[in-house]
Amino acid sequence: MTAAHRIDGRVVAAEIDARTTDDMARLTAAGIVPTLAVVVPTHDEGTAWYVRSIARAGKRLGITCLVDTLHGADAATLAGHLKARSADPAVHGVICQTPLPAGVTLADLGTAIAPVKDVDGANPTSLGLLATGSAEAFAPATAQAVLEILRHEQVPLAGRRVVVVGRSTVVGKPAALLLLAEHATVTVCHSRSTDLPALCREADVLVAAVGRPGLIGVDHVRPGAVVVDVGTNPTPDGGLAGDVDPAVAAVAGALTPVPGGVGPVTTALLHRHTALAAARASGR
Ligand SMILES: Nc1nc(=O)c2c([nH]1)NC[C@@H]1CN(c3ccc(C(=O)N[C@@H](CCC(=O)O)C(=O)O)cc3)C=[N+]21
Repeated sequence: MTAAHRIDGRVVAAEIDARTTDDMARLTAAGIVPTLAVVVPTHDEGTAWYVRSIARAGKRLGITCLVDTLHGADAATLAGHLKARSADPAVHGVICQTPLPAGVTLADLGTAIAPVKDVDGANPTSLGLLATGSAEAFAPATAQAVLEILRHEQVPLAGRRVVVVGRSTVVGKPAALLLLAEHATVTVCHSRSTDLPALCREADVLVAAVGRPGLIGVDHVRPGAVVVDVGTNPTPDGGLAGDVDPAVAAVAGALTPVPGGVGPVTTALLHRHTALAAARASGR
């Protein structure tokens, strides 16, 4: 059995960054400094990894990142803070990191982010616009990263079977909507799905977005399938593990690694969205 093609997310991210850099030249010439507010409401290792890469990439691209740490704040405090950042004309993008504190739901907070600054698609209005196929809304960066990777790898989607494992509002649901817009036949599975391995084996393209290390094993993958691993699960030794068992590389046709797959593309898209939001706000 030949090993799966290893899809390099860093290459995809570099291409997205190149487009952002082009936009940045235009914006900085006009005196605009694209600015992203990152609200961090809990202490979580996966989030900490992400916030570090956001800050690092922002520095490289010239996008200002304001990191607001509000660990354990209640829903009213968080909503008030997101509203204040949304109302600030110097801020072009606002993201609230998940997981949220116990008892706080995305429904409590999403509407606090102005849709034009909703660069990670958290406002229900953004998800609704996505469902109607509007180009106005920003999709959650992680969900869009799945699509950008498949586009970069020239994986055909029209008419093909795509199985998304995971139904979260930040990844599974929006990824399914984006894949439907590409004319894929989309099945969304989750923890209550009966015979998950059999459902997954129907996939030409398998998207794993559950948050459980190694959940997707060799018995879930049809030989030759393209597997996109969205999982970023912290490991005890300080590393990251995907939702896909690395042994799947022996069966899949192509596979995104963790780290170095979806993660860097997510970061690149968040900044791309921020630059686009800044451009739209200034009419440039
Ligand atoms: N509202 C919200 N949206 C998110 O998209 C979101 C979130 N909350 N909460 C936390 C998780 C986690 N997450 C990661 C994204 C990229 C990397 C990433 O870039 N990882 C690199 C390694 C990072 C490094 O080298 O420091 C990699 O996979 O290669 C990791 C984790 C997004 N999340």
